[in-house]
Amino acid sequence: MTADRSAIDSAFEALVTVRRGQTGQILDLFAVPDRFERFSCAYGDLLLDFSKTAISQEALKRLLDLAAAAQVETQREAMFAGDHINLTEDRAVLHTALRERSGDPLPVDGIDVQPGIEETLQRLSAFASGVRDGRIAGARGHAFTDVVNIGIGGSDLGPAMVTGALAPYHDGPRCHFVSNVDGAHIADLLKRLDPISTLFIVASKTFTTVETMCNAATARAFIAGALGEEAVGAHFAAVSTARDQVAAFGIAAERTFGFWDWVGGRYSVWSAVGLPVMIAIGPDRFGEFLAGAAAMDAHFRSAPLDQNLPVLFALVGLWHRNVCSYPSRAIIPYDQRLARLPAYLQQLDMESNGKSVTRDGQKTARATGPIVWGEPGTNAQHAFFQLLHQGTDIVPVEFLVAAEGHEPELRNHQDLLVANCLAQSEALMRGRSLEQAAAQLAAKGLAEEEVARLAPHRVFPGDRPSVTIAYAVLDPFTLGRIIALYEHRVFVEAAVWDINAFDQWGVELGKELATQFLPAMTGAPLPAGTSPSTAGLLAHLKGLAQA
Ligand SMILES: O=P(O)(O)OC[C@H]1O[C@H](O)[C@H](O)[C@@H](O)[C@@H]1O
Repeated sequence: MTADRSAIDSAFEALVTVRRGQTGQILDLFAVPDRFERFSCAYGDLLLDFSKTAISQEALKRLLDLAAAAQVETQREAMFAGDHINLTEDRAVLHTALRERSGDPLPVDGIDVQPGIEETLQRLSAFASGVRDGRIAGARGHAFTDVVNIGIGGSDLGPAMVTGALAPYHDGPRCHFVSNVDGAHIADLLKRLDPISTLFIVASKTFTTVETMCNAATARAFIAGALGEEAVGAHFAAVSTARDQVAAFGIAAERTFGFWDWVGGRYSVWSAVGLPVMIAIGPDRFGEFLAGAAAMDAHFRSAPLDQNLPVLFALVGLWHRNVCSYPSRAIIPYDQRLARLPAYLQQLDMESNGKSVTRDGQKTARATGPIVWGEPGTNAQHAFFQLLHQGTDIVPVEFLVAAEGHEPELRNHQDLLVANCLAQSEALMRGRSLEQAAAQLAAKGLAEEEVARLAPHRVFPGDRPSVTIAYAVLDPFTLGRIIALYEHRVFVEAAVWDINAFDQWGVELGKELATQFLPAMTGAPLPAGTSPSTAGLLAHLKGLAQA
């Protein structure tokens, strides 16, 4: 696929012209009485409100022209059809197939992938059910009370985030996640676990990732040391595309759950990588999670661009990144159980779209993926919202909020949560002028000079954009829809930027150097050409370690 660069450039130029011509503030755009209705889009109960941005009617029209110029629909169909759109790895990109349960054949390179997906799902369901009801037990016959997922990146963040998000649906064993190669991570967990009733799932697409292999070896020693070498098989399962490597580690084929090279790590929670989620909430609920994503896929594929949630969400992102030149976006879920969503989206978004060359290897014409960061509200309000409201950089915020919590007896908490979420987007947009600040202080009876001294500190510039994603309740179906919404948003942005969202060469150099540096930890010289800074740091650390 070759994008029509000049059409894209013209569409961006038109957008920049619109932006330059804007004189008023976001608030002024609400002079159009039905702005909220026109600048929000619903899919069932899931609403995307982008009316609190500076996108005017004219800007929206130009943004939709941009999507057309980038041939987003053609690119979208190429993905769903199984074309090798991951050009640098020569792979199809078909995580959507994992949640497509119609049973229709889906050929990839001439082979229907649906039977394999179905078979794996059946095996996963049988295994998860067996672990949940105790039919699959430890070497000494004890049911598993604790499941530890050992993985990193896409083999950790998806299941960890989803398991946390769906805590109200947990009726299986406790699930834990170990990712960091820092021994503190696994050590702190193992202290709390009884090997006799602990199952480890080693999740690694490649089964070569150093962190995961190191943690898996430590876990293996934990089981073998406590229960004997012969117990290891009963306490381990694996999720990987590399069956040979799994076998070499000593995990039996019937405990190994595969997936395919057309599932990227950060898009893999729908595959066998979701096994801990399935063990926690059960196969039926996991099916609802897949169904939610499938529903968003169907919407993305069929809705016209101007009523298409992922497309509109992406266009808002492009407006902020390329037209307004904002360097980052903050994800603020007013939903404590989505505490790991910002970290999950950091990988999804930044590993996908943190690129500087186009698909044909040319330098990109404009800025690509922004920095993604965030924390749950209301905690974030008491930490960094100061900068969001009064700092010198503008950060578009993405609020997520549910109408209902899972604790009806704590309705007062939910009311406070929702009121705070709405208040923050309103305050960011509305701001407070010097006159308003002064009037407020004067009303408190402060002397004139005190008012003049303090008022500038209480000014909020306002006119700061945000979008809000609102939904009924964070259930498995809705979580599936939300993640798929973000996945397709990343896809559309990449389509416009003409970059490959599905490779991640940027993680390689650091890994290579770590491999080269490792021998120096035990006395070998550092490789020639290592900088004096790194050599000095190593000498300092080794000096301290010996002290
Ligand atoms: O699943 P694995 O093969 O162990 O990979 C784990 C992670 O590490 C890599 O470095 C990539 O950056 C990630 O995209 C991947 O999810």
